[in-house]
Amino acid sequence: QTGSAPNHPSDSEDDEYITNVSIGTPAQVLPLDFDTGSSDLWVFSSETPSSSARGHTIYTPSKSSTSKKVSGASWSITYGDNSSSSGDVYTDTVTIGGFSVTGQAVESATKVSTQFVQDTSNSGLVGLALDSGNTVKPTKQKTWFSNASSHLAQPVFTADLNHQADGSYNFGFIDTTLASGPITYVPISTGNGFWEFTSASYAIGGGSSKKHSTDGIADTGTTLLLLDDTIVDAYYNQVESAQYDDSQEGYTFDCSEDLPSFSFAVGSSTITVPGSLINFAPVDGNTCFGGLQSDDGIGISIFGDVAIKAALVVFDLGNKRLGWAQK
Ligand SMILES: CC(C)C[C@H](NC(=O)C[C@H](O)[C@H](CC1CCCCC1)NC(=O)CC[C@H](O)[C@H](Cc1ccccc1)NC(=O)OC(C)(C)C)C(=O)O
Repeated sequence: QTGSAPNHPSDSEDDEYITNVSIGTPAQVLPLDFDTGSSDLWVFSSETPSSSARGHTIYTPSKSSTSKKVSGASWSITYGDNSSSSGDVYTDTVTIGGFSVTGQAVESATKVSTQFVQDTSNSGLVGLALDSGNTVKPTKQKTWFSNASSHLAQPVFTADLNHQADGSYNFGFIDTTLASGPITYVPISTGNGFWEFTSASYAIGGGSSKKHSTDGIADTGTTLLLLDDTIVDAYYNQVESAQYDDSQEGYTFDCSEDLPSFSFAVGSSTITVPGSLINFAPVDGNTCFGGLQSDDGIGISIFGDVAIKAALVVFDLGNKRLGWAQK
């Protein structure tokens, strides 16, 4: 069995990628942000204060004949950008791309932070990181993919994200026609609960490859490519008008610049992010914000959407490995 669901950018900047998900019986369809950087499936619901839920599609468990409350269960999550949400837990049937999981933990938000209230492009998240990151207490819940994997043709899913265009999340199969190059696999380390791997080198534009070990995660829920300062500084040294803009908290440059590409090693191959994807978005007038920024020394780097857009990424739970293929 397999599943295939389209995704689309949430806005003109590709800030997030949204996929419609069916929850309950009869189906309640919510636009959700698939996040390989966290492990909770949570939604705006009939339990979210109506002032906070305005503009969002909500899940109403009482209208679903297959919903069940998980008594005594609660959840609370804070993300890297300091947004947060919390609430209680139901189980219900959750269908993604035609594949249904029964008894999926659906975390209902009784509180959401301002950022979620204002971001009406999504009505919640589908966490697709490893089960260990789930925040439900007293009993951790499994992700949708974890529950699905034993019934899928293969215990894998792929992310195909595109700049200002539709893409797909495929479950149980790998559509290699989505890629232009071969898939190179690297092992993941599972200790932190992420799809975490090591990249041994990088190159800027047509430059020589520089040895630099990057410990990073493949994260569809992070917009940008966030790497060590040494790499980021070296990149923007090649961009004539680039400067670090304190107010924007990142490197900006003249929008008309022809940015160099950025390549990172995946095993013995490399993935090249075209300069056009690093010219991320205008901030004002003729100044643009970079899609490659610092990981702020948080101890881990993040291969977010700017990197994933350049590739077909295979999340292979069965073999505990990550596959990258140039697109
Ligand atoms: C709780 C843990 C188990 C897991 C947890 N994981 C993460 O924080 C990473 C995870 O991928 C989270 C998931 C995101 C949380 C906020 C909503 C959207 C999803 N990523 C994050 O926390 C990283 C935040 C994103 O990068 C934001 C997303 C965004 C975009 C537009 C508007 C609002 C928010 N982009 C964003 O800020 O883009 C700019 C810089 C261009 C404005 C952690 O590491 O703490």
